[in-house]
Amino acid sequence: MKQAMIIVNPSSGKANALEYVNSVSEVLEAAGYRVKVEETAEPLDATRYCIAACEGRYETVVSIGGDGTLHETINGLVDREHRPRLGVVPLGTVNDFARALRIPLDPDEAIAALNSPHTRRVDLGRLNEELFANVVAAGTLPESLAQVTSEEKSRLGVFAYLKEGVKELVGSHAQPMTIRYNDQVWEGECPLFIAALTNSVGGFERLAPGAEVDDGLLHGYIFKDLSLFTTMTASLSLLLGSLEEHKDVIAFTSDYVEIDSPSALRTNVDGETGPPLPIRLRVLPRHIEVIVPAAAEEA
Ligand SMILES: Nc1ncnc2c1ncn2[C@@H]1O[C@H](COP(=O)(O)OP(=O)(O)OP(=O)(O)O)[C@@H](O)[C@H]1O
Repeated sequence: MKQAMIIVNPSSGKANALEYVNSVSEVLEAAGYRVKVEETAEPLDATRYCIAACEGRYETVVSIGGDGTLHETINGLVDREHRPRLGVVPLGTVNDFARALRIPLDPDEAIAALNSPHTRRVDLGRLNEELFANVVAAGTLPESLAQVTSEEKSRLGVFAYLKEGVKELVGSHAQPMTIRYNDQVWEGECPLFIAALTNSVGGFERLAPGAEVDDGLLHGYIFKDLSLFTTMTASLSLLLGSLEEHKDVIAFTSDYVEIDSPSALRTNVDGETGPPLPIRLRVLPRHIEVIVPAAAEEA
C-alpha cells in the first residue's frame, strides 16, 4: 500500500494547524494511502521526520505549517536516494513557496488541491550544507530582522515586519560585503542582498518576476543604498515588478553566489534567521517533485 506522511507544526498558523490534519488524512486515504501523522515539537523535528519518510520510501510527504516548517521538511530531502513527492498546506504569514507554485493560500482549498494528479519538479538552493526553498537574504537588514521573533512576525504580518527592520536600519551603517557570481566580483557597502529561487519573496509576488521555479538559476539583487527614500521607491518597484530597473539595485542571475563580509553579519534563509557570513549558494536543479493545482503544472 502507498504510504504518506503528514508533518504538522502545531504552533504554526496562529496555532490552529492541528485542525487541518483530519481533512488532509481523509484526502490522502481516499487516494489509497496509508497515512502516518507526525507532530513537530521543536526545531528540526520536521527534518528528522522527512528523513524517516525518505528511508521508509514513502510516496508522499505533506507539510502543514509556514515557510519555516516547509524549510525544515525539505532539508530532510538532501542527498536522499528516494525523495517523496511533496504536498504543501500553507499556514504561515508569508507562504512564498506556495505563492510561487500557485498552491492556494486558503488551507481548505490547498487540501482539496492535494488530490491533483499534477506535479512540478522544482529547483532547490543549497546554502553551505543546508537546503532552501525560496530565498536567502544577507546584509544589515536581515541582521536587524533577526531581532524580530516568530511570534511578533505572525502578529505584525509581513509588511509591518519589514517596516520594523527598516526602522532599525535607518541610522545604522551598511556593512562592506563581497559578492561573487558569474566570474564577477562586486565589492561595496550593501544593506541588503537577496538571492531568490522563485518570483515570490517576503510575500512580494513580483520581486523576481523572471524567476521560474525550475530555471536552474539564483536571481540576485544587490541593494546599494537603503536610505528611507530608497526603501520607499524600492518598495514601489517591488510592488510594480520593476526592481531590476531601480537605479540603486544591481540585478543578475547565476547558478552560484558567494557572499563574504569582514563583519559577522547573519543571514535570513526562507524567512528564518540563518548562519553568519561567509556563505556559498548553489542551485540543485529540479530536485523535488511538488503536488500542484493544474494551473501551475509545467508546460
Ligand atoms: N511544537 C512546536 N512549538 C513551537 N515551535 C515549533 C514547534 N514545532 C516546530 N516549531 C518551530 O516553529 C518555527 C516556525 O514555524 P513556521 O514558519 O512553520 O510557522 P509560522 O511561525 O506560523 O509561520 P511564519 O513564520 O510564516 O509566520 C519552525 O522554524 C519550527 O522550528
